[in-house]
Amino acid sequence: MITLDDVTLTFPDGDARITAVDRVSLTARPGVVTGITGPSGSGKSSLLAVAATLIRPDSGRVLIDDVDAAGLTRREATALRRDRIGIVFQQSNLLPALTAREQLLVMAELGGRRDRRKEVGRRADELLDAVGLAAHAGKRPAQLSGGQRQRVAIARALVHEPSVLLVDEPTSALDQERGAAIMQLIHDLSRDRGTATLLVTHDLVHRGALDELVTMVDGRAEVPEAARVP
Ligand SMILES: Nc1ncnc2c1ncn2[C@@H]1O[C@H](COP(=O)(O)OP(=O)(O)OP(=O)(O)O)[C@@H](O)[C@H]1O
Repeated sequence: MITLDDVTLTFPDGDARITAVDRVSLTARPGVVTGITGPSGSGKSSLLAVAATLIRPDSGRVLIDDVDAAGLTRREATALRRDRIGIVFQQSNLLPALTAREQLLVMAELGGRRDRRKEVGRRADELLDAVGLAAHAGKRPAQLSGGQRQRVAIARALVHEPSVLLVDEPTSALDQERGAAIMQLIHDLSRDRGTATLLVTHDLVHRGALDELVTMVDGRAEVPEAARVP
């Protein structure tokens, strides 16, 4: 579960500051996909970066499973991100030299948890199967289609069984049909694994795969009842 509580984020803009996120409060609950939409420049990516604890907001709180990210040291925040947050970017950002399965395994190495390597291997196989890539586990990114690469990126983001999944425009590099399949996959994985998912999308052609929809305009968010902070 992730809660953003009265979050404001500004950036320097000449002598002044621009408010990218303006007092936004929202909750994404386990198993639910919350879409964040709005025009270009409305603050969607900024909000996601704050949710990912990659940028510290000027004010407000980010709670990941009730842990207040603002109260953590940089090292603790890194550990929190690694253990509890999965991130999928617009481009799949896979490592060219590694096979699909290795992309997942390398996460275990990066986390320095060698003792759990066997378990991660088992989970990698299970996840590749869940995203429909069991037969492609040994392929490198260049041998995979755009949609398949995005599936690997989704599986990789879930390999540590995060409670929060953050997804930025996952369909931007895909045609509509493949985009729809990716959105449905994210929806089903979030529901089945109880992941609280925030998904940024600028177009609503895949609205059906979103459980809730937050609309941003000029940094402010219109939040439906179900996604409000209790
Ligand atoms: N690093 C930065 N430095 C200064 N201003 C920034 C920075 N990042 C974003 N902004 C500004 O903050 C506002 C929100 O930008 P943001 O990228 O979050 O919007 P967005 O809704 O994700 O847009 P898009 O759909 O085009 O990706 C914009 O006015 C943008 O120019």
